[in-house]
Amino acid sequence: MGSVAEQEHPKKAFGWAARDSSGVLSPFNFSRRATGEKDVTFKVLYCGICHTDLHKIRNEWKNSKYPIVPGHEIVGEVTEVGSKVEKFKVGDKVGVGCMVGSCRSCDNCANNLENYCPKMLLTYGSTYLDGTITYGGYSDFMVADEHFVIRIPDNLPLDASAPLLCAGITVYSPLRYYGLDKPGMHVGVVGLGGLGHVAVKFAKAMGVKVTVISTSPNKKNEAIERLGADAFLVSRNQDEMQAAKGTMDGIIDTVSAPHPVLPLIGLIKSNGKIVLVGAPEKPVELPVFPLIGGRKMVGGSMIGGIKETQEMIDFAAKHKIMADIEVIAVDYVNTAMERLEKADVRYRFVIDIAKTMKPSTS
Ligand SMILES: NC(=O)c1ccc[n+]([C@@H]2O[C@H](COP(=O)([O-])OP(=O)(O)OC[C@H]3O[C@@H](n4cnc5c(N)ncnc54)[C@H](O)[C@@H]3O)[C@@H](O)[C@H]2O)c1
Ligand SMILES: [Zn+2]
Ligand SMILES: [Zn+2]
Repeated sequence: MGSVAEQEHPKKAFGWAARDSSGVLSPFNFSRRATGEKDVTFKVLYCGICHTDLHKIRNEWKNSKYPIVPGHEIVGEVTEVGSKVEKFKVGDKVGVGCMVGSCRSCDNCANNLENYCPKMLLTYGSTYLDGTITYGGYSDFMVADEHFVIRIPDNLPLDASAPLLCAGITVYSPLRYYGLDKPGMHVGVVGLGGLGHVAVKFAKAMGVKVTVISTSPNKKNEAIERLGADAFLVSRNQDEMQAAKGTMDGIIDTVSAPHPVLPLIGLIKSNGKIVLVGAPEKPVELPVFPLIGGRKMVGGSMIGGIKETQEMIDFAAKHKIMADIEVIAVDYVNTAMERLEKADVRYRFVIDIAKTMKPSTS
């Protein structure tokens, strides 16, 4: 007898799952639904590894339900479409990011902000409309409602564009929404990881001056020469931080672990904005006086709606923005997670699913 996960749907699927908060991933047999009338089924070719996957498999946010098949930076090729699918056909290059469902009728959904729908369904670890648990892209194929499927433009390489589906939209959306996208503005990017390095590229493409703020002085040359940042601040260097005081219109903070926000407040001008997108497990300490003196704002942002995600990827195609990646085989994934924890990746791991994920015969 197979498990419930293997038997609840008609199509046999295979992936890698974490079974408990050790976060160790191992082969996992499960099943996926047949292609519904509005569904797109696609063979997964590549899947990025987001730091959220690491938070989730280790239950750092205390809300994980196991088994977890992570992965929400998924690209592949369409193999089947439902009878009422309008946007896609077999052979199309597509992607799925962090969401596979929402209510489609609330104010947020009506305003193309499915990401803020109270009934938003995550690509993995959510209870789908049919009552089964969603499984992510560390797996051989995906089935998703076409509304949540993104078209990948022809001129973007599939492996290096996969991370745009989460990392890309997570930084693109706040740059736009908070008005930090105007040519000539000065924006700081804190944390030069998966999100941070694409934030530099998007902001530069918008015509913004970008300063990277990092704890690692050894990333300076790469940030400037390879990623195109204009300046680099070592956050522990008081002289550098002092010299940059009050110079930035906004800051995108992508840091994944608890860290002080106070020094960042000093870097922004009056009316400046700090946008938190990194999601440490502990609350941040927010001193009030530095904020009120200068009418400064601290906000948040979570991925982006589907319309904006398509807009982001089309913008990326136009400006040739993609992630800097290290492509790995799926059986390297546990080592990759250990390296990601130590920020030892330039700048995103992407799993070559199609070439390296072999279904288990057991
Ligand atoms: N808001 C959203 O919608 C959204 C979407 C995706 C990811 N995230 C979150 O964003 C965070 C970053 O994700 P990522 O995939 O870019 O991770 P990453 O590991 O690739 O990058 C994180 C960066 O933070 C730096 N960092 C870690 N601890 C630090 C500390 N104490 N002080 C300063 N810098 C530190 C690391 O050196 C690294 O450069 C994660 O918490 C992730 O869950 C949020
Ligand atoms: Zn993510
Ligand atoms: Zn809704």
